Amino acid sequence: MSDKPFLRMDNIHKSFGEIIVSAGVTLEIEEGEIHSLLGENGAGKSVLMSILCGILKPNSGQIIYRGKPLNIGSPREAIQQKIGMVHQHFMLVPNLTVAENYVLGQGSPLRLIRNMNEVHARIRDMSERYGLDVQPDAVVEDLSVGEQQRVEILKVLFHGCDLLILDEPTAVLTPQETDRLLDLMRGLVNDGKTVIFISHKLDEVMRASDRISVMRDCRVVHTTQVSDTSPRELARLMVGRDVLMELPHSPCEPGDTVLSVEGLSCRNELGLPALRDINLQVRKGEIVGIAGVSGNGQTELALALSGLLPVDAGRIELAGRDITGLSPTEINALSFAHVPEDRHKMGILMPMSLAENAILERYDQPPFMARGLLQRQKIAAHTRDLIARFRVKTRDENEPISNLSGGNQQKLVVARELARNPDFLLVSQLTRGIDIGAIEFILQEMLKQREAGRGILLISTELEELFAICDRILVISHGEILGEVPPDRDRLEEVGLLMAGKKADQKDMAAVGH
Ligand SMILES: Nc1ncnc2c1ncn2[C@@H]1O[C@H](COP(=O)(O)OP(=O)(O)OP(=O)(O)O)[C@@H](O)[C@H]1O
Repeated sequence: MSDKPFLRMDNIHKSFGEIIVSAGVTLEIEEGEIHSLLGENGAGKSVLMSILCGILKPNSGQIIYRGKPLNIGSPREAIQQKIGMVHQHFMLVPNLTVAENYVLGQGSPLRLIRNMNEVHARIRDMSERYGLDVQPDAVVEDLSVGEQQRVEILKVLFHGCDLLILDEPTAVLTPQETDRLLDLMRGLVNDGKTVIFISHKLDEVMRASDRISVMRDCRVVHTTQVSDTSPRELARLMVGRDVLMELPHSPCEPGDTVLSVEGLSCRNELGLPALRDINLQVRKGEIVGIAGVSGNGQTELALALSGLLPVDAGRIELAGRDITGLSPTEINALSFAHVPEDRHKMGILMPMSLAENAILERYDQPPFMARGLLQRQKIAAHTRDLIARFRVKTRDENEPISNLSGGNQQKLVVARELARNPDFLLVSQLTRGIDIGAIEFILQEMLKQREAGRGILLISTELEELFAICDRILVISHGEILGEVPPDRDRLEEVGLLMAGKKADQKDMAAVGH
C-alpha cells in the first residue's frame, strides 16, 4: 500500500441493527486511476460508495482523503470535497432543464436567474471539452437514457468534482453508448480526475480499469492491477467458484403455438409510430429471443403484449384466445407472466415487504387468499421458498424490498414470475444488474421452464444471454422485425448487421464492400 494514497477507506464498519452491510472494508484509491469495484449482488459495493459520498454514516472506521480525515454528513458536503456519485437510478428532476437541474438547491433563486446565461455557457463549454453532447436547455424527460447518463456525469463535473463514482453506469446503455462512456472515463483520468467504476460486466471492467478490487460478504477481498488478472480469476474471486456460462440443453421440441402476434402496429407514449407490422409466434417449449439496440421498439412490444399500450392494428392471441385490447388486469389473470424491463416502475412496490411483493397482483388468488382472508403463513412460506431457491440476499421475508441491493430486487421479481408456472412468459432485460454467478443460475431456470413446456419471449440487449438459451432469435430495428437467425455464434455478425438496420439484401451489399 502506498504511503499517501489519494483516498483510503480504513476498516469501515456499518450495520443496520443486526444486519452488517460493511464488515471492516479497507480500500485504497490512487489519484488519476480508474478503479473498478466488483462483487456479487449484495456484496456491499453501493453501501460503501454511499458512505464515501455522505449518504450513509459508518459506525466506525476512518476515511483519509488527500491526506486528511474526511468527515462528511451529506452528498452536498461530499461535492464540496469534490467527490460526486452517479447513481444506478438517476437523480434528475424530469420536468426541469439540464441547467435548472444543475443549479437546483445552489443558493438564492434571484441570483441564479441573473446568472443563468453564465450557467448555460459553462455547461456548453464543459460539454464540448469532454465531448458529452449535453444541451443546457434540454428538458430531462425528453432525453434518452444514454443522454440522461451524460447529463448526470456532466453534473458532477459541473460541480468541480475530482473523484467520480459511477455505480453500474453501463447497465442501461447500448454497446455504442458503453464504448463512448469507457472512452470518456479514460479522457477524464487523462484530465487528472479519478474514477471508481462499478459494473457486473467483466469484459468492460477488463477494458476500462487500471486496478480492480473485488468485494465479498461486505469486505474487499482482493485488489489487483488489471494486467495481473483475468476474467476467470475475477469471477472465481467474486463468486467463489468457476463460472462456466455453459448451459447445455437439448434441441427444442416445440409444441402448440402459445403466443401469436399478427400485423401488430402501435405508437409510443409521444404518439409516434413505434412498432410496424410485427409478426411472430412463440410455441410451447421454446425460447424466442428479440435482439436489438435498446430504443428500437422493444419497450413498446412488451407494453403492447401486456395490455399497457393501445394497439393501432393487428391481433395478439394467447393459446388461441384473442387478447388484443384486453386490460393489463385481464391479461394478468391469464396464464401470462411478465418480468418488466424497469423493475422500479413496474416490477415492485418499494415500501412493501418481500412477502407482499412476492404475491403482487395475485394476493386475491388461492392459495394466498381463502374465504376472503389473506393466508399469511402460506404467503410467508412461498416467499421463503423463492428467497432460498434464488439466493436472494435478505434478512427475511418481512424486510422492505427497498433495503435490498438492486440485483437482489431483480432476483425476487424473476423468482416471482417463474413461480407462476404460466403457459407464456414475457421477459425483458432478464439479467440487468445481476451478477455473473446469478446470471448462470437464472438462465438455467429459464431452460427448466422451457423443458416444462412453457413458451418464452426473451427481449434483451445482451446478445450473450440470447445466444446462450434461445432457440430462435428475431432482430428488431426501428420497430420492425428485420430477420430471424438461429442461435449459432457464427451468425453473430449477421445479427449485428440486422441490429444496425440492414436487411438481408443490404447485408449482401455490405459483404461486397458497399
Ligand atoms: N437500508 C438498509 N437496511 C438494511 N440493509 C441494507 C440497507 N441498504 C443496504 N442493505 C443491505 O446491504 C447489503 C449490501 O448492499 P449493496 O446495495 O451495497 O450491494 P451491492 O454490492 O451494491 O449489490 P448489487 O450488485 O446488487 O447492486 C445488502 O445485503 C443489502 O440488502
